[in-house]
Amino acid sequence: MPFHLPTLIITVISLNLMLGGLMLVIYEVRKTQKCFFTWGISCFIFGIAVGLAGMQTYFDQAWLTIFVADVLIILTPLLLLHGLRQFQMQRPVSYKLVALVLSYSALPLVLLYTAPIHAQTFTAVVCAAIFLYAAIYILTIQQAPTLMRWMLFLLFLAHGALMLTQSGMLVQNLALKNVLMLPSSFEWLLIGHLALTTGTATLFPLLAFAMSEKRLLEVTNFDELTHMLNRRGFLERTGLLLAKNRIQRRPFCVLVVNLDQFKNINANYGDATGEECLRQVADIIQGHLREHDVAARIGGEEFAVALADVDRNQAELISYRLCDRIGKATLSIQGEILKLTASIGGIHSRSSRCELGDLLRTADEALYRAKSTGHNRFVLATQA
Ligand SMILES: Nc1nc2c(ncn2[C@@H]2O[C@H](COP(=O)(O)OP(=O)(O)OP(=O)(O)O)[C@@H](O)[C@H]2O)c(=O)[nH]1
Repeated sequence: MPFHLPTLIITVISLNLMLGGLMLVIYEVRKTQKCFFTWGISCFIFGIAVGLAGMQTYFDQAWLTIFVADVLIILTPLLLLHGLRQFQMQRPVSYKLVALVLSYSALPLVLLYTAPIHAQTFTAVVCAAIFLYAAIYILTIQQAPTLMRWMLFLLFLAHGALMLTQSGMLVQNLALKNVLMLPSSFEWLLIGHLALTTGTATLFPLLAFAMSEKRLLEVTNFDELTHMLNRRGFLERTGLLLAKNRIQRRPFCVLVVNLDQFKNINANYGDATGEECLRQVADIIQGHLREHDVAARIGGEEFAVALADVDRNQAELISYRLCDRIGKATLSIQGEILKLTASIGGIHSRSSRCELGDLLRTADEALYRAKSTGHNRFVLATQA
C-alpha cells in the first residue's frame, strides 16, 4: 500500500512534538523525576531530526540534512536511555555516557555525511546498538512491575530490530548502487517507528505512576520499622479474609500480641535497642504463621495476627507457641543478650459472624486479662 511520504514525515514530527509536550507537562507536575524532561527533549529532538532528514530531496545542504540529522537521530535513543538511568536511580545521573557515544558517533559521520547511504547505515547500526542495550537495561530495573518491564523490553527490542532492518536495507541499496534508500522502504520504517514510539511513550508515564502507586501503598499500609503491615493494612487485608471466611462459615481467630514491660527495655538499653527488639519479635511472629495468615504491627509494641479457618485447639496451640518462642528467644543486640516475654489476647469466632472491630475489641479485653493475671501468657475468648 503506497503512503504519502511527506504526510508520514509530518505525522511523525507532530506525534513526537505532542509526546514531547506530554512528557514536559508530566515533568512540570513531578519535578523530582527528571527523566520526563529528558524523554520530552528526546521526542523533540527526534521530531527535528526527521524534519531535517525529510528535507534531503528539497534542500542541498548535506551537513544539515545528513550530518546534523544523523547526529540528532543518534542522540534520541541515547537520551531515552539516559532518562531510564535517571528513572532507575532517582537522582542526578552523569551525562558522560551520552557525551561519549555521541562524540564517537559524530566523528565517523564527519567523514561519511557526503555519502548519504553510508551515513544512514552507520546511524542505523549505532541506534540499533543503543536500543538493544536499553532493552537489556530495562530488565535490570527490578522495582518496575514485571509485565511493564517485559513490554518495554519487547518495544526496545523491536526498535533495535527495526534499526537493524533499516541498516540491512541500506546495505542492499548500496549493492544495487542506489544513492538513497527506496522511498517505500523509508515509509515502512517510519510507520514502524510511529507505532513503537507511541507504545514506548505511553508506557513511560504508566511505569512511573505504577511505581509511585506501589510506593504509596507501602507507605500507607506497611510499617517502616518491621516491614510488616501496619494497623491500616491489617484492617484492610483482614477485613477481606474475614468476609471470605464468613461466606464459607469457617472459623476465624484474631490474636493481639503485646510485649511485656517494654518500657524497661527502652529505659535500660535505649530506643535503638528497643526498635531492634521489635524487628526481631516481628521476625519470630512472621516465622510462625502460615502463608495466608495476616500479621501486622498495629501499635508501638503491639502486634496482631489473623488466622483464617483454624479450630479452637489450633488457635490455642498457635498462641501458646508464639508466647513460648518469644519468651525463649535470646535477642542478641549489639553484643547484649536480651530476654523478652509477650502476652496474648485472642478471640476465636466459630463462624466468622462478628465484625473485625468487635473481634479486635474482644481480643484487647482478653489481652488485658492476660496482662493483669501475670504477663507471659495467653487468654483466648470464644464467640459464635
Ligand atoms: N523503641 C521503641 N519503643 C516504643 C515504640 N513504640 C512504643 N514504644 C515503647 O513501648 C513502651 C510501652 O509501654 P507500656 O504501654 O507502658 O507497656 P509495657 O512497658 O510493655 O508494660 P505492659 O504492657 O504492662 O507489659 C513505651 O515505653 C513506648 O515508648 C517504638 O517504635 N520504638
